[in-house]
Amino acid sequence: MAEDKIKTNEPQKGVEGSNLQWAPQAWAHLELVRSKSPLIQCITNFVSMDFMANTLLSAGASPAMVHSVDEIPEFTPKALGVCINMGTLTPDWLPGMKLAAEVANQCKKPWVLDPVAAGGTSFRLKACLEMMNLKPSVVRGNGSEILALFKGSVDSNSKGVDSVYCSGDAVEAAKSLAQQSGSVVAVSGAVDYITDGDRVVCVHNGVPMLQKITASGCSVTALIAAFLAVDPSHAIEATASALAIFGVASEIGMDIARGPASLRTSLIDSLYGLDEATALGRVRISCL
Ligand SMILES: Nc1ncnc2c1ncn2[C@@H]1O[C@H](COP(=O)(O)OP(=O)(O)O)[C@@H](O)[C@H]1O
Ligand SMILES: Cc1ncsc1CCOP(=O)(O)O
Ligand SMILES: [Mg+2]
Repeated sequence: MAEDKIKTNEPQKGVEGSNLQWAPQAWAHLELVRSKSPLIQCITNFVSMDFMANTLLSAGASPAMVHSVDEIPEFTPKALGVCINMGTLTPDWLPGMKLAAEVANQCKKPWVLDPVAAGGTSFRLKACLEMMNLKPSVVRGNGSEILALFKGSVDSNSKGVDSVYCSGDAVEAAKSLAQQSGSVVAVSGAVDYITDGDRVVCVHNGVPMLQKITASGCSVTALIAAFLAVDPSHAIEATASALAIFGVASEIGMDIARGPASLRTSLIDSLYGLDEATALGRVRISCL
């Protein structure tokens, strides 16, 4: 059973030692998603809907884009995980986002927040901070987004959805944000950092060209929701596994890609076809 392979021991330090535990765990999480096919409710921006749904499907999960307040009380309890993304936020979407988070909390289902461009405008920052108050299981953002949530201020240098900081610049902010909020915080970038405010786990998979595919961050956040849905009591581990598996799929996809458009396609194919030996050989996770 894939559940048996999910370890809860404290990780060892260093990439090599940690991989002895983390790579099989990442594979086990993917196997669980494939076998359980969790229903993942996504409330997400218009840019990301297609790539996000296809990422979830290729991993074995079952995506549904449902954002109406008229449906959430009936639909959200059926989902095993919820992904809430602030990417093309307008005031009329916010009540549905809040309601879905509240229903997920009542049903003890994990939900994941993607605070797209949190520091871009005061409207967006306020909305993202209100969502943080509803206690997501995990918040995943790029360096700029995590720094904006931590500081609680708009960034005058903001480039909108793209980060102007490296993920490493936001590690201390991520730790403090995790301690303050009680959520696991993931900062993505060349290295992904995942923290509960105490432990920091680093994922070294991925390719730089992911930054040239819109909604790659949105899609990996939804993948985190799927991995969390099958292992809700190990948020750090499930988050690291999702980021690593997505990164591995991008690395394999990159071998045949001719640019961002074909990488998008080959990543989806690689995620769908990923096998155990390849996953075990490629996952690179360490601890700070
Ligand atoms: N320079 C890089 N090298 C490898 N992987 C990267 C790099 N930059 C981003 N990624 C990966 O791309 C995905 C999206 O991350 P990121 O670009 O930080 O998010 P966003 O699109 O929300 O800004 C993540 O899986 C991350 O690991
Ligand atoms: C371009 C854009 N504009 C609003 S949401 C969005 C997609 C952002 O996707 P990601 O954060 O994954 O790069
Ligand atoms: Mg993003």
